[in-house]
Amino acid sequence: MTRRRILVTESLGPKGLEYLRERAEVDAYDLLPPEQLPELMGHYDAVIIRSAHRLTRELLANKPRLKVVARAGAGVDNVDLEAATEFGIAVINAPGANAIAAAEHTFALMLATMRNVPSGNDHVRQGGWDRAAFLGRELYEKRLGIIGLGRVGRQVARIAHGFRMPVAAFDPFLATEIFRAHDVEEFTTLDDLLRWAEILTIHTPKSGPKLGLRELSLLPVGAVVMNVARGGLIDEEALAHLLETGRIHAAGVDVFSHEPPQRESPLLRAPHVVVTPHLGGSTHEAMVEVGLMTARGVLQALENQTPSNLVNVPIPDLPDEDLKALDRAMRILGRVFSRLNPKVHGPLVLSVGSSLSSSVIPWLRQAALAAFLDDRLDERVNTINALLVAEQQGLTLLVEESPLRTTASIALRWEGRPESEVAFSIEPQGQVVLRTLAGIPMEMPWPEIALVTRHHDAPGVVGRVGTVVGQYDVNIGQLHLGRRSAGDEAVMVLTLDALPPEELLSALAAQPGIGSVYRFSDA
Ligand SMILES: NC(=O)c1ccc[n+]([C@@H]2O[C@H](COP(=O)([O-])OP(=O)(O)OC[C@H]3O[C@@H](n4cnc5c(N)ncnc54)[C@H](O)[C@@H]3O)[C@@H](O)[C@H]2O)c1
Ligand SMILES: O=C(O)[C@H](O)COP(=O)(O)O
Repeated sequence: MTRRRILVTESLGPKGLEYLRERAEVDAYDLLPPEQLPELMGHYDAVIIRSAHRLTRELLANKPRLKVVARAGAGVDNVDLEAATEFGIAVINAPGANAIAAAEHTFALMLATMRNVPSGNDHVRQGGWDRAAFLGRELYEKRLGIIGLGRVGRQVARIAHGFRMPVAAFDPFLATEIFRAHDVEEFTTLDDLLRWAEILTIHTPKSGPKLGLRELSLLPVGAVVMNVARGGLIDEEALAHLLETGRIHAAGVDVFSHEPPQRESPLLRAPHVVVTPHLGGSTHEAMVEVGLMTARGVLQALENQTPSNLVNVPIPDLPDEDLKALDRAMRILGRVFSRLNPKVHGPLVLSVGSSLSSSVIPWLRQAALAAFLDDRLDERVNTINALLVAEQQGLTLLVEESPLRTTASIALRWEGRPESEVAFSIEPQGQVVLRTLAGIPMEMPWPEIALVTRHHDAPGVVGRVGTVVGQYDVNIGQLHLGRRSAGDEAVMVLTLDALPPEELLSALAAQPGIGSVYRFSDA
């Protein structure tokens, strides 16, 4: 197998790079000039970026080799997620891995503005000693308003409690328990939070609320504003204007609507602003965490596993081992069902046993469609683009949560055609067990290599199958039989020790009584 090739366009933590290099061929740059990216993208299985590059639809299109793109960091706003999903490209990020770094940087900026650190520093270096000119303000007991109580927002709240700051937040997507758990007062409207906060800090994705002149004017006179989230969340002109008038006392800004900001950016001219060049996530510690989380996720995705940091697929909240077993079961189910049912008959029904939690269903739906469609289409179909491809193919999948199936079982059938059903169960040790084949009850652990026949239940068939397989020097490990009724349609599943060649399948299909022959392999 050709070794996987991974492109790293911007500096990645050394441990992450090492992890990648042990497992793949890696070309890593401290900063790849963005204009070189279009030419390189198509030659790699995975591309890892940070904030200096944008992965647009144009860059992602027509890249048959490219399976995974990763944002080594939190915000994926520089990746066209819709396009990646459409092209079946997995998108990975490193959620939370730099949250402590970003929260601490928020306080670095907060303290720097409140205590005039940068201007005091410049003053002394220029020979000054005017202590009165740099009278500061304390964080102690100042009301801190957080917009977005996610991974970074919660770390900010934790640190703020140490400064004895009353903390409140606005985050309409979170349950009240989360606010309580972090000892943060919940505000249900943004305007109320703005009226309350003496220090305001925003920690939402780029899609979060935009703070313009109206919103910023709601803050108490002399408020302080922080943006360590994303440029554009706070209107730079409006903030600069309110700083000029003294309505807002100071601001700490790490992110800009254009990075780097243009020299004439109003914020760079406004008073009492401390700026940094997008340093929120840039600590040695965060680089290690982000690098490793990204590297692991990329390799898992390249190995067709489902990493928990996959952005464009709903990830079931299951332990890794359970997810792995379920993933294998879904691949086998979709493929076996597709082979035994080449013709489409109306909607597909995915029947899910009651011991599988409902939260897994969105993923099961995508995984079932992906395995079924990938088996029959030339294009790349995976859990990422399965829903889109199914829609294009006019294929509908209904999900039925079956109380009759008490185990962790999954089954596919055409609606109204029980004789088409294929079902598997996943046992506690992760074993995938065949339960139904073509509507016929079975019970056998599904092997890595399987040969399946649909045949007529008649004397001699099993013997003939054994003889033919033996003639091709392929060893049979196990043999399981099932039938609708005596003398009726029957199925046979052989566990083989080697992949049977095409000629073996043709030789079997030519035997009297044998209808169809299929081979399956995990590889
Ligand atoms: N400056 C840096 O270097 C740096 C480092 C890390 C993260 N970030 C950025 O910080 C931000 C927060 O990161 P995170 O890891 O905490 O993300 P997160 O997804 O864990 O948290 C974001 C929170 O914002 C909330 N939210 C979304 N839309 C909202 C809205 N309209 N109003 C209020 N709340 C809303 C979500 O419910 C969520 O709780 C992101 O933009 C991320 O890209 C920047
Ligand atoms: O989203 C993030 O993680 C931060 O913005 C960090 O960006 P960076 O990787 O370019 O430092």
